[in-house]
Amino acid sequence: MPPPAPAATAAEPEPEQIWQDPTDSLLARLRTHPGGLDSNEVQARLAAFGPNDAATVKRNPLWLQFLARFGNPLILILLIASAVSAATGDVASFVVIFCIIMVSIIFDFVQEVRAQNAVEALRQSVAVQASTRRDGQVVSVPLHDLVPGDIVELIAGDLIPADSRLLESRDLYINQALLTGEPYPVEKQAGNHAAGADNPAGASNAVFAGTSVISGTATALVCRTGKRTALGQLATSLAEKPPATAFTVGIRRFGILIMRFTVLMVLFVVIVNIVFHRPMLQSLMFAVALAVGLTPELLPMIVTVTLARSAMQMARRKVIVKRLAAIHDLGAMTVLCTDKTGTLTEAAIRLVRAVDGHGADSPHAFACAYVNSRFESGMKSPLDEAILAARPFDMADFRKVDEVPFDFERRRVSVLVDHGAARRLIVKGAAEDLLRLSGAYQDADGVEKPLDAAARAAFQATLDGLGAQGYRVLGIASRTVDASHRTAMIADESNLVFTGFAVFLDPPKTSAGATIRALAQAGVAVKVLTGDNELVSRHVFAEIGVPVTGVLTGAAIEHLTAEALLGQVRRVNLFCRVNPQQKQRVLLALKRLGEVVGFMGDGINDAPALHAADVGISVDGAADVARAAADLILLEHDLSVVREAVAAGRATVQNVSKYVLMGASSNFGNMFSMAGATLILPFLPMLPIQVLLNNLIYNVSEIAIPFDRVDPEAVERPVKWDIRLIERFMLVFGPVSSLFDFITFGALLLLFNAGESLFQTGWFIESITTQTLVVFCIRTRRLFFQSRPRLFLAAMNLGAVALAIGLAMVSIGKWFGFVTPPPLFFVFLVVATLAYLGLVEVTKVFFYRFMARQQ
Ligand SMILES: Nc1ncnc2c1ncn2[C@@H]1O[C@H](COP(=O)(O)OP(=O)(O)OP(=O)(O)O)[C@@H](O)[C@H]1O
Ligand SMILES: [Mg+2]
Repeated sequence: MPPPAPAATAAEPEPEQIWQDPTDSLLARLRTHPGGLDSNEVQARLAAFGPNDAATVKRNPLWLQFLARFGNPLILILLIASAVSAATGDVASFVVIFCIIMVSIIFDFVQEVRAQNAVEALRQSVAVQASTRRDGQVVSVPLHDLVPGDIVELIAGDLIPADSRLLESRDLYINQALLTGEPYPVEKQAGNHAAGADNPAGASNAVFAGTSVISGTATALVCRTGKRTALGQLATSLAEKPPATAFTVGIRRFGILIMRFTVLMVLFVVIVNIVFHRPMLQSLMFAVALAVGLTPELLPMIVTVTLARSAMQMARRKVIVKRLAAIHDLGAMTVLCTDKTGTLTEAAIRLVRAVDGHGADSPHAFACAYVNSRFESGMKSPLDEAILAARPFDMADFRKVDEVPFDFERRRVSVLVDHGAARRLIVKGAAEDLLRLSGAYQDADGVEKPLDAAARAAFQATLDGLGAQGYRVLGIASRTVDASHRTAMIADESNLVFTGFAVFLDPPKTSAGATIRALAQAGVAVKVLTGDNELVSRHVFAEIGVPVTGVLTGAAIEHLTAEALLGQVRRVNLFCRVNPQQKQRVLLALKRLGEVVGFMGDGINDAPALHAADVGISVDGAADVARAAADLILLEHDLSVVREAVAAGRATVQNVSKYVLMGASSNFGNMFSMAGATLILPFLPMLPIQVLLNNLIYNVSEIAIPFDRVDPEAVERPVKWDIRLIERFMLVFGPVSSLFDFITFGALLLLFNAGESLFQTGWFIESITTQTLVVFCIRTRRLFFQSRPRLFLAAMNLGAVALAIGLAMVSIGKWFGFVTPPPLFFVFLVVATLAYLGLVEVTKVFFYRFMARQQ
């Protein structure tokens, strides 16, 4: 069949063409028009260009992922070894080994793929969407489904989905901090002439992936998607992978630790066998089988499945996990930083009054506030919505000329309007700043007077009084400008005439106080980082019954050196009037102090902090930039949801560490004994095939661990991945397990006069029994009978023991070289196992009392 003709899809334009070519020729080159593409064409382009995703690597098709598992060096050695044994005529053993390999690979593969798919589905459910014109209609599609030639509509708060050329724009301001580091919004305008196109993000008629709309609206033509965007270039060159978290590093270190032992042990076995002139092939196979038995090859799968399962559970409790490893960070979190609105308050904001500087009701102040809110084209804040909802106001006489959009550095927004013959700039924003910028004031009747020291003091007192009563306040001011003045600028926001205050009420969330105390009890300190002022924030703290342990304002932070800030952040729990960069600074300082820091926020201003946090938490209704930066999305904006998620995160990590501790103790001990046994015995302590079978049964029994119950005290404090603890655990419990193995050896040889087959059978049974049953001790720090395991876990492990014994009793067992042991052996088995578990329990008590102290 000939390959499909590539002619159907267009070529992506070169970067410069995005801003230099006239729009018409760009549209023609991309074979599109302002009405958008049709769905067939979109499918074709998706196939040709790939998904619009700058960061993530394309996943291989399933069959390739499956085949890749055979590239695992251990599997390879094993396959070769079994092929060699087939070549020497031992076909039966070749077949059995091959089957075992297949079963474990398929099992591992299916589990992992299922987990990944489930998590992907969750992630999709909260994916950021873009408004796109397709088949002549505006539809919402996930960002990664956009293709070159798509037409997107942009509004304030949107993330720019791809490098695009503006077709239309109105008062469009873009935050390009991610590309240029510039925190202030940049104005962009549709047009054929690109100003400032000398740096990648400079072009004034193009917008770039990774930046976001601060205010205004636009229609844009998607030109370059995915890795070919300016951001994609950065992403591929700078950060191939997300930075490793403590958890992934810990898991990797554990793998390396085990690997070292494996190599040593395999070398040891091979050398011993060479020295004693044992059959080469069998010894080699045995060594390989040992290596397989020791390798925690299921670890990645167990980790993924445990985390995925936890993600599904959290989804039921209204928390969507976007980044799986964040679950661990959540469990380890020691400080949670959060914004105020919606977390400590109900976010049900109501305008209660509009007053002049002296606190008297002022219809004039309300009118100004209303006009400002109606005309500003940024993302309407809840404050704007409260003003517009307060009462109707006739805007017929007003016409908008221009605006200076809101940003979190200035904390104000200005609109330039014509009212009758007069042209005025109306400013609304942080009240104390507007007072500072004003030189005169209007009283309630609109009469202008100079703002002298006495008036200033009186106004400040009004403001403080309102704040102390818990009202949120915006200042309103204005000034007349000349009719020739056609664009508004930041510089115009001076010499203002102060008009009054808009007074809002946002009732505190009464439940927040209890949740914060509960979090503190659980080892998570809560700190509030807000753009609002100190008095209002203090009032909220008082209302919810949480003491303020220290306050820092944005202005104070500005004057602190990095070191001085480090000294303060632990004590302070209220940061007010902080801008987005300061939020981020506080977060980074906490991280430098070794805290695991979470950040919860929903605004454009929270995005930098969400990026910097170990766990970024946002809510479903948040600005796109915030949702895109977050690791977790709450479907319900409430701290108590976070508290539950923290507990779930801790339980998850505890379950992963159960698996690791199992591997580090009994599994390790068994393999260790096996190596030792080769020294004393004239034959192999277990046939290679039996070692593999042993490993398979053990691994299958382990899959119940992610589903296990966790003791309440194990999730009381933050749970950190502690590799030193694991190392110590291994050195203590490995030998305990080996001790019993050697007792078994002795019993088999001396008591039962075992020959080769009986010895191997007996030890196979003992090894499975001790290796699996010890999970009941290791899964808890309590005495084993004080903590009830999940039924599934008990069933899987008891089932494994039954299977091992059953195999030795039935005729199929002969395939694996088993013989039926004498009845007395089972008496010994019961006694030895009980003694072993008893010793583990005693050792456990001592271990956790004396050796597990965290430094
Ligand atoms: N729509 C608006 N118009 C004018 N000024 C505004 C507007 N929204 C916010 N501001 C000013 O900017 C300040 C910071 O904004 P905001 O309170 O939303 O910050 P924040 O850090 O998100 O606060 P929070 O912690 O309450 O979510 C406000 O206190 C106010 O002074
Ligand atoms: Mg906010």
